[in-house]
Amino acid sequence: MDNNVAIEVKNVTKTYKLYKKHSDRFKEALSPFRKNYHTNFYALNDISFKVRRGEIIGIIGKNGSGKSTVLKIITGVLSPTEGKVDVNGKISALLELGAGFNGEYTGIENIYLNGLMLGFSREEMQKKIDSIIDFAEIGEFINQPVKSYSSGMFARLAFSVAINVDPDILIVDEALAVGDLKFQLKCMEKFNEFRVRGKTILFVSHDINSIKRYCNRVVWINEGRMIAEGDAERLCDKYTDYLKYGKIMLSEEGEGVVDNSSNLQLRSDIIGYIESVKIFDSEMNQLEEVQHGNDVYVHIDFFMNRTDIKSIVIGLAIHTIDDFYVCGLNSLLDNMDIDYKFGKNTIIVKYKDFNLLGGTYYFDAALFESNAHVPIDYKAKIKTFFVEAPYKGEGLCIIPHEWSMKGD
Ligand SMILES: Nc1ncnc2c1ncn2[C@@H]1O[C@H](COP(=O)(O)OP(=O)(O)OP(=O)(O)O)[C@@H](O)[C@H]1O
Repeated sequence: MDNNVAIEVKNVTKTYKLYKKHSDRFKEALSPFRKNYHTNFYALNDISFKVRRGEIIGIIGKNGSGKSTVLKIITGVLSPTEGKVDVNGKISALLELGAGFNGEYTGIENIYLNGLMLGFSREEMQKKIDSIIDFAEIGEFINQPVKSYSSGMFARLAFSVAINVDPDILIVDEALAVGDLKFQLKCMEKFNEFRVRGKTILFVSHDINSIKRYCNRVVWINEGRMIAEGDAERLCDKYTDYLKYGKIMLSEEGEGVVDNSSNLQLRSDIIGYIESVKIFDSEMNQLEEVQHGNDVYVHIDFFMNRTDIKSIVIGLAIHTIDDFYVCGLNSLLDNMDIDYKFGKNTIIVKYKDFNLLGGTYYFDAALFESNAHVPIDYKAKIKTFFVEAPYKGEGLCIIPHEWSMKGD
C-alpha cells in the first residue's frame, strides 16, 4: 500500500442473512438440498475509499446507512463478506467504548489488556499508564475490578485508554460526549491536540456541523452504498439538503437545474409572462452554483404582449429547498420603475456579496400589475441553484458583522 495512505477500504461488502422465521434458520441448516431460506441484506455494498495520512475524514449518512459497520470493519471488530481493508499504523477507536474490557480485572489490568489488543507492548504501555490514569480521574478505583465502576467511570477509563495510547489513527464514533462537561472539554482538547499533530482521524457524527468543522473530506454512505466522496463543506451541505428534501442532488444527476420556464408563445390573451431566470457572475459567466460572498447577477427574462399597462412590477423570491421563505424583493419596494417594451425584456437584480450559507435554494419570479397585488404571471421554483460556502457560521446567511471587546 502507498505509504501516504493510512486506510484503504477496497470493495467492501457486508451482508447479513435475514430469516422470516426463527425456524427457517434450522430448516436451512438441515436442508439436504441446501435450500435457501434467507434473503441477503446488504449493510454495505461495494464500498471503496482511501484515507491519506494526516487527513480527517468524516463519514456521513442517515441512520442505518452503514457508517458504524464501516468503522467496525476497519477496526477489525467485524469482518467483511467481500473485499478487504488495509491499515497502515496503529488504530485506536472511540467506538463501543470498553468493548475489550474484562469486568473481573482491575482498571490497571484492563489498561494493559486493552493496550495489548491495540498492539502495544507491556513496556510501551508502562510509559503511557500514568497519563491514562491521570486523564481518567477515577482515583483509588483504578485498583478495583471494573465491574464495580459506575457507567461514567467505565466510559472515562475506556476513553482515556483509547485516546492516550497515542495511536497513528483515531476512530471516533459519536463518542466525544462521554462523562461530565469538564471531562468532555478535556476530551475535546485531546482531540484538537491530535488534529494539530497531524494524526489521521476517521470521524462519524450525526452533528453535521462538527463534521464541517473538523473534517477535510467526507464519505457519504446511503443504504450501504457510497453516494459520494469529496470536500467536507460542500458534501455536508448536499447531505443536509437531502435530509430536508429527501432527494439526492449531485452534479452527475443534473443538480441545480429545475427549470420550469414557460414555452408560451406570444398570445393576445396573455398580458405578459416570465420566461426564465438565469444567474451570472460579474464576468457574465452563467452559473448553476453561486460562491458565497461573491456578487451575483440574476437576469429575469420576461415577455410583454401589451404596452398599455401603465406600470409593472417584477418580484424575485428565494426559498430554501424545504420551502423556507428567505428573501422576497420587488421592483416596487425598491422604487425601480420598469420601462418595458413590447416583446422580450430583461431585468437584472444584482445581489452584492451574496451571503446565503451553503445548500440548495430556488428562485420564484413574478410579474405584477402596478400595486404588486395581482400577479400577471408567477413562476414558482423557476430556477434552482446551489450555494457553495465555507463553514463560517450557521443558519441561513451571514449578516455582515464585526466583533470587539468593550473597552474599560
Ligand atoms: N447483526 C446484524 N444483522 C442484521 N442487520 C444488521 C446487523 N448489524 C447491523 N445491521 C444493519 O445494517 C445496517 C447498517 O447499520 P449501521 O449500524 O452500520 O448503520 P449506521 O449508519 O451506523 O446507523 P446509525 O447512524 O443509526 O448508528 C442497518 O440497517 C442495521 O440494521
